[in-house]
Amino acid sequence: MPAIPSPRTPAQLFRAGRAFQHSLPEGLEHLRDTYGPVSAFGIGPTRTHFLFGPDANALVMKNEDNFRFSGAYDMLRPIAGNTALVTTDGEPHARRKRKARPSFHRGGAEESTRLILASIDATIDSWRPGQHVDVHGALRSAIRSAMLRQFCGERLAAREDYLATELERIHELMDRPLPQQLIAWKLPSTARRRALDAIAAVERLIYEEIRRRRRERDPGGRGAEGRMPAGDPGVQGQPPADGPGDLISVMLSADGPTMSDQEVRDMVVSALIAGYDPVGSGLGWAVYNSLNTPGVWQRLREEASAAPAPDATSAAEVRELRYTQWVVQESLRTHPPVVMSPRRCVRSFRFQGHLIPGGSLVAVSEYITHRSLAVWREPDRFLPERWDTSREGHRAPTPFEYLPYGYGGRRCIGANIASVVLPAALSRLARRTTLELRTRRPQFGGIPALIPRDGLFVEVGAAPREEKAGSVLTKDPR
Ligand code: HEM
Repeated sequence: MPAIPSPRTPAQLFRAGRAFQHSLPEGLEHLRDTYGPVSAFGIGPTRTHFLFGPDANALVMKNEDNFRFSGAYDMLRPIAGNTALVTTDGEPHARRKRKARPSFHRGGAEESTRLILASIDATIDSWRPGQHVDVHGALRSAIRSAMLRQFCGERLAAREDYLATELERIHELMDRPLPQQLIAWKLPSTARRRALDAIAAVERLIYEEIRRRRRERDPGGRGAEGRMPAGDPGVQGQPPADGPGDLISVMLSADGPTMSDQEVRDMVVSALIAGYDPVGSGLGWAVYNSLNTPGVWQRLREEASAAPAPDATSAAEVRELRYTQWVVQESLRTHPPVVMSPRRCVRSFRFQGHLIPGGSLVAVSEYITHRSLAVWREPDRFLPERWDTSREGHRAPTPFEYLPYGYGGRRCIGANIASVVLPAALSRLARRTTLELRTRRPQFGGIPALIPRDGLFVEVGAAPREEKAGSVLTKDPR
């Protein structure tokens, strides 16, 4: 049995470490280019076996009983908690995921989209012509604000400034380059202390809210008046009455299994931590790719202005935005917010002639698969038209060749929200703004989600003239 290729000499270890220190995609590319589709890197408990390509994805993602989350996402345990989706497997995981479902499907996804679009509208309204803004940072904050409301309810959304500061402190550690982060979590350090203090501050408020709702027998947290009135969330700042309510209320509801305080806390914290970051990343990169590729922004705008439902918030309405969908799909291909998926294997297994021992940490990579020459023509080029099913020679990728939201029982719980929000928000931005890219070559950063490390700066141009906010725009004056 051949030894698993891996960096061994000090020089090889230095080169691999430096690539991961630069960014996660660079580290993974270095391993693929130097050692091939199977390699191992890291020391002690962090030593990971990297398996690249669609066959590896299929093996790992189809066999959930052998490739587990527990033991793979342990770094997230102090934050996400011991009952979180990312730290559990099997029946407990499936039961909690089912319970949270109403927040992430149909009504819940539409409610999220409405809140996020209202928040993005307010952000666009604050921009002035000539201003330079970090569009990724601004959109990420807008999404965070809407998700705080959607997951935690009005009372905690009123503490947004405080909660946002603490959430960002947690991300400060989680976004460090992988080698630094692994060390920071293992040893006492200021960064670790700050992240732990921040999570304690966030969970204190969440526990208070859970207990208050239980005490007052008011799972929805909507007080004696009952449900909040229906209406425009942008105007009233409240979720409409026809949706499932916020995530805390869904987790506390009498439908389905009863959840402990910790299970509710862990679900809400995970949704916050795993929610706004990848959606902000997906939207930020979609804006970047659209502005960086001639003609794309204009075409997005034309489609938005001609759309029968210019303020699309449902999956059906968003499906009509065909070109916008291609742009989002292509951007999630070239810049998948989740770059790599780790697992802990229970039993030994063979892959491409190598024996990987039971108990090993294993990782597959969405990023490497999406940029693979064996799967994609010109993988590094941003080509929205490759998603046009009517195009000659079009071939739909398999679920293991294109997997921005993962696969199977562990598929992203927020995928429904994200797949409506991303095209809806991109279309809204193209309809309402004229932006000129100022960051030409953004560097990769971020670990839980791929982000532009030093921001994504644009210059705001004169807004396209609209008849009135929320209506179809008239001709672009420029
Ligand atoms: C563009 C946006 C998003 C992308 C690209 C994305 C991507 C992913 C991927 C690839 C996975 C699977 C990871 C693995 O197999 O190791 C995942 C899981 C997960 N995502 Fe997302 N995600 C997005 C948005 C969201 C949102 C909005 C939420 C909010 C609540 C969320 C919460 C989660 C959770 C809790 C899991 C774990 C699911 C489980 O273990 O069953 N994600 N996501």
